[in-house]
Amino acid sequence: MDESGIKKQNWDVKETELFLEILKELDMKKCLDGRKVRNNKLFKVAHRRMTAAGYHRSVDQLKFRWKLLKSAYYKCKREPDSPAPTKIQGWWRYEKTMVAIMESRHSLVGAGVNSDRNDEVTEDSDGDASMLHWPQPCPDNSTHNLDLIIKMDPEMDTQLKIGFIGAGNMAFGIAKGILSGNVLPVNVKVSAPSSRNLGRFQEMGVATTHSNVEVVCGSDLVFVAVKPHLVPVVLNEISQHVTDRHIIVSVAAGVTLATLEELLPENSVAIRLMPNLPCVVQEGALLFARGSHAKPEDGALLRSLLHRCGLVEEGPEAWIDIHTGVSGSGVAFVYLFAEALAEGAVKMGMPSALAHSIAAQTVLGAGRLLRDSGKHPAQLRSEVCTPGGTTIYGLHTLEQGGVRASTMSAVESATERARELGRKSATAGSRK
Ligand SMILES: NC(=O)C1=CN([C@@H]2O[C@H](COP(=O)(O)OP(=O)(O)OC[C@H]3O[C@@H](n4cnc5c(N)ncnc54)[C@H](O)[C@@H]3O)[C@@H](O)[C@H]2O)C=CC1
Ligand SMILES: O=C(O)[C@@H]1CCC=N1
Repeated sequence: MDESGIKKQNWDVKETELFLEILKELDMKKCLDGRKVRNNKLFKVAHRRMTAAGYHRSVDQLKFRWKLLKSAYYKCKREPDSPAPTKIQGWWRYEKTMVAIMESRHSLVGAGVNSDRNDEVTEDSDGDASMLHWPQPCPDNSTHNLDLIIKMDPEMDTQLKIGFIGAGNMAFGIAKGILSGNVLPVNVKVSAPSSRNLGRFQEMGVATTHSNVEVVCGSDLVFVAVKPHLVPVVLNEISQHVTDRHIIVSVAAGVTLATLEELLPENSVAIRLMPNLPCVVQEGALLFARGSHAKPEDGALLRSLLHRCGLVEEGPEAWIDIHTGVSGSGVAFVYLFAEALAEGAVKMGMPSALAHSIAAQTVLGAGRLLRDSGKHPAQLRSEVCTPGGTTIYGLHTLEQGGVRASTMSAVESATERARELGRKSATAGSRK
């Protein structure tokens, strides 16, 4: 629809009242956060509810109507004694609901927040309905509300386009986790230079390409899932196509937010995520840190997207390398232990296949009980140990072998290595 079509609308009272009721119910004012994609989602929900009620307004028409209503609200607030705004006929009918919508947000972000006035449109404003912009950060509970809206309305999630640069094990793990949620394969695209790893993505219905730029141009959120030394190469390649629409999420071990931000255009939204391989079975442990231009809402969006991958936490960047040691790499330490358990059983005469399946189940069961009981591992360990029984004999042997010290050292070495990789990629990035 052209702009004049958006502006020249005749809304009747019932239609406007319904529109406002929908916005109120969606907590619209609290959820608008300046990111076009998210704002669009909310207006699309409103659009579909209006359509279901028999009112056929485009998303842009709804945005423009909202803009006029908002403008009228501000005018009334600024000049309470002046005649009602003429642009909205019968304004007095809507004023109460508008106040309820607008002021629910003020009570959350505190008094004195009036930068919304920047949004005010005058009657002869240019009517750019896509310029809705809320400079205040969204309070956390509003993002939960938005997540709820998205979850309750699966079609909404299909709006977010997700890209993967790199088609290896970690990209596959995250993609599998994401696709087990609301995200549809049609909204995901993966790139890698060779076709070697692309087949398993195609089997999930995900589009593949050899062009990283194509992934960036078609995505809102892009996972950079190449080996750490390739991150500078890839970011240099895609940088000129990264815009304020994008959220760039790097999973590369060691590569710091400072390096990512240096290689991306100014003000880019970057997030550093450390996942681990069990995302494939939705039992991952993921920790992320936001870059200096990533808002809490960007973190909430990522968290919501990844929630099917496993435990998702946010923390300071300094913890990401530690998480790499304890969990990204830690998974391999647990596999080593599982393998050794099985080999011990084989040594004692059990068939290998049975030994390995029992070892896997033992690790799984121990892990689930540890997580679900919330007990300290030492407590659970003591519950297994009968005085003078078998377990304490086995534990004594493990302690003699220094299992505890070497596991701690393994986490330390992996963490240090992540830090070293970070320094290397920073140097590589600054040479570009
Ligand atoms: N494997 C794991 O358990 C974990 C890996 N990570 C991180 O994930 C990243 C990827 O690791 P993996 O998936 O294990 O590696 P991988 O070797 O399995 O996959 C790397 C992928 O990158 C692709 N690639 C290479 N050059 C490229 C380019 N120029 N453009 C686009 N794609 C390119 C390869 O074709 C391959 O598909 C690494 O940075 C690693 O630190 C993080 C946590 C755990
Ligand atoms: O070994 C690595 O470097 C990657 C990061 C964490 C797990 N795998």
